[in-house]
Amino acid sequence: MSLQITSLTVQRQRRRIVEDVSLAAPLAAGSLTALVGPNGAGKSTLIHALAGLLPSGGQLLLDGASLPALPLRQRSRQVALLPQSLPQSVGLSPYELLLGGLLANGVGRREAEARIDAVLRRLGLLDLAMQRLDTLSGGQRQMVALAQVLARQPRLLLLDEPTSALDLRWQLAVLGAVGEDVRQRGAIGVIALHDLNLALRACDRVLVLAGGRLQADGAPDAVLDAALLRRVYGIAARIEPCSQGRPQLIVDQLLPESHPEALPS
Ligand SMILES: Nc1ncnc2c1ncn2[C@@H]1O[C@H](COP(=O)(O)OP(=O)(O)OP(=O)(O)O)[C@@H](O)[C@H]1O
Repeated sequence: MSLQITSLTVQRQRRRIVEDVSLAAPLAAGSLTALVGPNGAGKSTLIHALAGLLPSGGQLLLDGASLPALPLRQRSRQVALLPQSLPQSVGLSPYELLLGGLLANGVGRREAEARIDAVLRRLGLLDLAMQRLDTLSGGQRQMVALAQVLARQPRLLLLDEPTSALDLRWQLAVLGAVGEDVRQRGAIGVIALHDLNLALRACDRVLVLAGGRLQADGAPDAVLDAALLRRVYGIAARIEPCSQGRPQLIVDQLLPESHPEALPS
């Protein structure tokens, strides 16, 4: 399975937000790709276009078939998006929410129950399964939303800043669980992230977006070098191995004179 992106352009209110994004190599089955870049770079817009929620120009091929041309029902079976917004705080339990979603998508009850048990276990959410959503914290609701998306077992998993409400432990747990999920199922994961250390630690590939354009693409520890961090984020920073040998981003200072390429307009 693969996702090829060629000359992708996305407009919003007649403004080009994503410009001519092409990948030299398709996103591969069983891989997790981080989409990083400054605020306003176009990450959410790109992710929504991949999900088919925004019209786009260019070509998006999932296993050689045009993704936007897939009938809605087929696309919603294959592609799942976790948006930035937290799920509504309703009077259902996570278990009921997940079960209702899977049954509505045509998954049989036994299969649905098995998937829910597996995903709640994988995310460490079994203790919360029967609590009402409107009694959960923001971070706990974000985890439930992720569980809902994972339980659908999509071939293309799109996550827009899924760790924004999570503490350090859960950020690591979520990235670990998502990586394990896509690798085991041979799915493709794309995850918009601000934390470059999470990208370094948990992702196979990183796409750097700034000003709506692709600035770099490759292995995280190769791509995120001092020159790119200076140019794209306007910071003096470097990647160095930590005492355990893992690459780690160290920020030395903000560079007042230079300005990152993309700012929210
Ligand atoms: N609904 C919208 N209508 C018009 N323009 C929009 C809309 N949503 C976002 N934009 C514009 O598109 C640009 C990119 O926004 P987008 O949310 O894709 O960036 P991002 O990289 O995800 O940013 P952040 O890291 O801040 O979430 C911004 O200039 C923003 O103002």
